[in-house]
Amino acid sequence: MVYECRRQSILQLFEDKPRLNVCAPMVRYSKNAFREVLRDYNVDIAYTPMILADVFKSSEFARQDYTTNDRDCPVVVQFAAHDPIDLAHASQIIAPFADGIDLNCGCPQKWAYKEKIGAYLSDRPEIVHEMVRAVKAVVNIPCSVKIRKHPTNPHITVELVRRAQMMGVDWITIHGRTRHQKSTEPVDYDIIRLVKESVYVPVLANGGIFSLADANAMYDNTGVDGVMAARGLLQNPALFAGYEHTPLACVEKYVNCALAYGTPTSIMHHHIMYMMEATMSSVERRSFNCLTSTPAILDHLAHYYGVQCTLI
Ligand SMILES: Cc1cc2nc3c(=O)[nH]c(=O)nc-3n(C[C@H](O)[C@H](O)[C@H](O)COP(=O)(O)O)c2cc1C
Repeated sequence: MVYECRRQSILQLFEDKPRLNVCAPMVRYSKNAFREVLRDYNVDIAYTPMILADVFKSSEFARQDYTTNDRDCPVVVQFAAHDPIDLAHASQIIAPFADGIDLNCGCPQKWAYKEKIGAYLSDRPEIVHEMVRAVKAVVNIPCSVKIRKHPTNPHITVELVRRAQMMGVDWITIHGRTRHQKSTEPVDYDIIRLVKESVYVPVLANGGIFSLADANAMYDNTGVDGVMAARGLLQNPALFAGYEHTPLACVEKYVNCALAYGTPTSIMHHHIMYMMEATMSSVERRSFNCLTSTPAILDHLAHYYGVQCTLI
């Protein structure tokens, strides 16, 4: 962990800026190097990948996976937890190095449901209530929940957000798909609008934001306070700055940050493949996909695109 972080009030941001651009939590991907690039392209808040609170609180090794610095602001650390005591403990450890804490109530994976974390909580307002209470009792930084649409009953979603709000949650993110839906299915504007109309805290809408036009459609249909993108930003970290495809300067900055932060080659490789999907021909993509070493990747970028990166 890096121990200095310029703190920025997310609550102030919500007051000052009517439409916030947010990078979603993404396991493996929304790490420090990627978050740093997003800040150049109009992203207001960036989330870390989901961190398991029980592992984080008890393992120094697990804690080393989270790094931040004074350029990584504001950053929201997302925890997955089932036990309020684990969550409170992990929140206490992270609070000096984060600008907000989020509780994952949306992870749809089977293993997570079995562990009673993620989307399991989207069905259980009473547990979320206890989780938010536990965080608020021990830290004084903003706290949010990221939920999914309930599979069958919108009233459960409304109850969940209202109870979270009652316990002092500072904003809510709603992904407008159920845990059973594919990410290619359209998001449900109605449930997002219902959540927005049911609470007084700010609401972020998540799902299917790949362009500024998508963001505008979300605002027009739901009246939310900000939008959160995941795959859209992986493909084009400059989307909120109005770029249709990832500019090369953005790729160059990402690679230099990844090298500086010691990002594993495989993760850097994946990021570049996502970012350059629209730029590379299928033949080039096939040969790029086969590269396995950092020097080979850097050579490719320099040779085809003149991208200059420094391997320290
Ligand atoms: C690679 C990847 C990793 C993800 N990891 C997380 C995570 O750690 N926590 C979380 O709440 N959601 C996670 N999600 C879900 C996204 O945050 C988001 O809710 C979902 O992708 C819908 O947004 P989109 O349509 O903009 O992609 C992940 C999604 C992707 C594609």
